Amino acid sequence: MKKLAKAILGEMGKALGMDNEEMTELFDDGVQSMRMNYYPPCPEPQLALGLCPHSDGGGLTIVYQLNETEGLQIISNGVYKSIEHRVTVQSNKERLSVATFYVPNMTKELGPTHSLVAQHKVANFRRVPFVEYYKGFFARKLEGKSNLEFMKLEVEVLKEKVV
Ligand SMILES: O=C(O)CCC(=O)C(=O)O
Ligand SMILES: [Fe+2]
Repeated sequence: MKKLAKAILGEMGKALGMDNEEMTELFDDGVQSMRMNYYPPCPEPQLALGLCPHSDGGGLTIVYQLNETEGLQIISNGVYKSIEHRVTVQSNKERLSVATFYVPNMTKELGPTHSLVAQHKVANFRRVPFVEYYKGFFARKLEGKSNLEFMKLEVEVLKEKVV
């Protein structure tokens, strides 16, 4: 799985037009973690949620499908968008899922990559040590995209208001 994640991230970096090794360097000695989710059947599913709305904090999450994550939105200077998602429950069936998260090397910084800032002529997100970013991510629990909002710089906020 780790090999697959690195290959996918490498291709995403190429598609973004990032410099050759920028993406792979970030994820060398990165962190791989896993969450096993169990959602029991619920007699009144319309009143409950399996997992509240959130977007994942790392670089790439592989569940049964691929989704984009906050880390990658920042690294790509806003080109890739982090998907906010939630899980509902069903009245007659349980659900079990395994989410695997790929997170960059914790000794590095999180911010838009230099080659993309040069291309876009603007940095849309702050640059902070990964450790600080993760402290903020977990302190805010799963609250939509609140941590990403904190990372956004004024230009990106204005752009979203215009769209
Ligand atoms: O259970 C799922 O399908 C998704 C789980 C999820 O979003 C997560 O663990 O971050
Ligand atoms: Fe998630």
